[in-house]
Amino acid sequence: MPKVLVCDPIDQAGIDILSQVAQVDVKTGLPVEELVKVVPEYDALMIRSGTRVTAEIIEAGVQLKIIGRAGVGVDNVDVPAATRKGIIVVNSPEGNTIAAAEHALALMLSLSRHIPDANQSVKNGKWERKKFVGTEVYKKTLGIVGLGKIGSHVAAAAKAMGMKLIAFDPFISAERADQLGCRLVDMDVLMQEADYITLHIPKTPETTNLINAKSLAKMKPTARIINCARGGIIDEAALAEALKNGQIGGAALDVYANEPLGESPLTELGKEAILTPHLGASTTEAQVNVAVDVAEQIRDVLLGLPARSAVNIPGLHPDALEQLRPYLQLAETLGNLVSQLVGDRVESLNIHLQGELANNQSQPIVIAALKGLLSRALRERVNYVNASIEAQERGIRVIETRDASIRDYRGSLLLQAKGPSEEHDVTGTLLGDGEIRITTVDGFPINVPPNQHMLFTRHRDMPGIIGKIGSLLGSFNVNIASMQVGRQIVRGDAVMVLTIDDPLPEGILEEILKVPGIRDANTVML
Ligand SMILES: NC(=O)C1=CN([C@@H]2O[C@H](COP(=O)(O)OP(=O)(O)OC[C@H]3O[C@@H](n4cnc5c(N)ncnc54)[C@H](O)[C@@H]3O)[C@@H](O)[C@H]2O)C=CC1
Ligand SMILES: O=C(O)CCC(=O)C(=O)O
Repeated sequence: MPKVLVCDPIDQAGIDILSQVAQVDVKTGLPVEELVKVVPEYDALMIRSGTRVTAEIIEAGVQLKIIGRAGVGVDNVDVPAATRKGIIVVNSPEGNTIAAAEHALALMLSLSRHIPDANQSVKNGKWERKKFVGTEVYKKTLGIVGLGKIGSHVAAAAKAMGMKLIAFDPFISAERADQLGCRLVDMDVLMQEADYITLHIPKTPETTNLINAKSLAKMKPTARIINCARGGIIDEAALAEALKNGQIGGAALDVYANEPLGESPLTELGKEAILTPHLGASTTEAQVNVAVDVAEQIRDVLLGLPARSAVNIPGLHPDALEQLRPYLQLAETLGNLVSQLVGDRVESLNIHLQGELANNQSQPIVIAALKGLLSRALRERVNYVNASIEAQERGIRVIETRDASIRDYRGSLLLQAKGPSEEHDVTGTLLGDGEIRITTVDGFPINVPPNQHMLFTRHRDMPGIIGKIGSLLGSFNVNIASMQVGRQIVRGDAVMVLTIDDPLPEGILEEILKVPGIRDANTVML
């Protein structure tokens, strides 16, 4: 039974799902050195933001197949290290959207009405109504940085509260912003015009310290900033300074460059700063959502099924994936087949998507073909996560073309592989019931289902040759399941494809090559 290690507190609903297929150990708060020690025995890790999955942990995870992040941000996982090792990283892109958006709104209103300090004051026995006079958000300008899932929800709610909306997001169209009632502006304008600024962007090299002393200086002295996205997007020292000097009106933070926050100039500030301990996703609903979402994906991957929200393999809508899955199997089979025909190292692979397949997203098909191509060399080490990197590192040139006008079949895939001394091509398609058919080999038409053991020959089309091969196989006690010849002209060049019940015994290939008229022979195992 596979083993899953849950490293952070996860809702029981997730653990129940994992327990259907795996032994689940919950060990929260393990230091890195402990994790490195225990990780070798686990097939999957499930984490929240509390655990940092470093390259060292990934290297030690010799059995790891999947790392599940019960949340959105995967910045606490060394994704490139996982990708390199073929480990799938999944997250829950939407499970906590509402929770994070509502927390940002709660922080905005708390800042406006000094709720945390007013609450503390009453609990201290005071009645300080004058001290806590607030401001309204109605008709104020909210500047949203990042109009993705959370930013959009914040926009809708803020609009309902009568706020004017401006946004900075270079990857969002003006039409989308318009739909949300937002005016797209550049970052400088947003910093200058907004009364409230809320951040909803990922932490990337580009967004690290996006809000710094220089940009804070552009804000109105009354303006307030909220960060419910990621620590490190705001330069905390510069922010503390701006708040201390009254250069800006206030700040509310849920996330920090280092978590837990510990000693920081931010903790010394008064009511102008509100700090929460990374609570954006901490609602009962969101915790069930993310735990179920990620646990289901871990369960599926452990059962050999694809994950719907893998961050390091091409993202496909589950419906699209369902539709494409038989073609992925086709691509993988053809990749494996053509690499065995080339025999040697493959230097280049041309992938032609034909017919209706040409209208599909090609990236998963290309990856599946590469996975098949490399499986001869890398066996189970190659998967959908690392196939592209492995191909790149081996210097395989990948060319992708598409032609929707080829209508021999509804959709077909042609792979042409070139090695230092040989080049071969194969075409395949799917029948109505989803069964794979190999329809050409080296340009010769055939119609053969792939089989575990196959023999391919190139020969001169002449009387007696098929009989000779049949007898030869019989003399080696090899049972032929099917035999087909593909030719373009009578008595010209031809291919023969045999499916056989057992692997070919040693020495038989040499005998086949001695048969007059046989030019080449390859065994293939699929
Ligand atoms: N505090 C918490 O507990 C939580 C925090 N988060 C964080 O919130 C952030 C946003 O999450 P989602 O809205 O789900 O992500 P999303 O991917 O739906 O949206 C992010 C948006 O940021 C934009 N963006 C990327 N780079 C940008 C840049 N340099 N400048 C401006 N815009 C840029 C993208 O175009 C996208 O529209 C993430 O960092 C996530 O980790 C998410 C959930 C809970
Ligand atoms: O796991 C958590 O509570 C944090 C959630 C979060 O930051 C995220 O989903 O990106």
